[in-house]
Amino acid sequence: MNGAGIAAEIPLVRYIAPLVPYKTFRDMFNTREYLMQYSRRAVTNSRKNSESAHNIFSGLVHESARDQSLSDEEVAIEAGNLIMAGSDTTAVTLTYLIWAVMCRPTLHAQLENELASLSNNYQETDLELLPSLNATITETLRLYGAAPGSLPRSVPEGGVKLSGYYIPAGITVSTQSYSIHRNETLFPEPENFNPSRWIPGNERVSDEAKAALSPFGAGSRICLGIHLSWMELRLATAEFFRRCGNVRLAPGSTEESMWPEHYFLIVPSGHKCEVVVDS
Ligand code: HEM
Repeated sequence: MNGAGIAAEIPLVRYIAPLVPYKTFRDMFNTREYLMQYSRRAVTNSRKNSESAHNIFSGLVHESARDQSLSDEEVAIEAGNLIMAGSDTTAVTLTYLIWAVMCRPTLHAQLENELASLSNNYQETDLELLPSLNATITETLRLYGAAPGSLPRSVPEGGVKLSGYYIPAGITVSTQSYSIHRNETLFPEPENFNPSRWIPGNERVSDEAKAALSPFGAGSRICLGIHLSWMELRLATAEFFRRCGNVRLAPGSTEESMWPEHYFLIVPSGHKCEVVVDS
């Protein structure tokens, strides 16, 4: 686990780290500042290219310059949120999906066959109807959702009773999908990547398990990008397996290289999933 991963699980560390007289240790817990440097650069670049780029971010930069509603630092913070929340999350999930499918030839063939049945001008609504595609994405989100760590919440005024325990107002409570998604009462053989458990009509996933599945968090602060992200995951998966029939996993892409490291977002320990294109 990297510093950001530890600090996400034990927030107190963030306050203690700056007091420790070792630079390497302090740097480990200073990832926010590192991201902010990157974000400030993104804001500067976006200002330079404001005429040519049309995306959410350039819109934000443009609007904030027009009505001065956000300071430069606030725009940079929003940029950091979008860089991390909006791109790395989907990229990591897709990386794991490709790996998980490609090391399972039967599933790989099943998915390719299903996707080959689409017409060339298919729409998002066609993808929503494909059982294997949607089941494979759901199973990837269960085991390799990009943000499986702690998601803290503050107990509101008046406190709350949870599972018979009273928790006073102001206390931070937290849960995380990593362990919920591996609860074997909810998901039999939890470590087994098995998309068929999500195929409609399959009795192996109870309503309770469906409700517990929370790769995008839950409640009022649930991921804002959930629908966009599902569209991206469907489209990218469909295009990859429709176009790349001649691709196989490189020998270096193994269980070990894909082992998730936790930096609040997860990342394969080898930092990539390598594939080879057969000519
Ligand atoms: C597979 C892709 C993604 C995963 C697994 C994911 C996961 C999450 C999780 C776990 C949270 C915390 C929710 C909570 O505290 O209950 C979150 C929040 C958020 N996500 Fe995503 N996300 C993904 C894609 C995206 C995309 C594509 C965008 C935007 C373009 C996005 C924007 C956000 C934002 C803005 C928040 C903060 C919401 C708030 O605090 O009110 N996410 N996401």
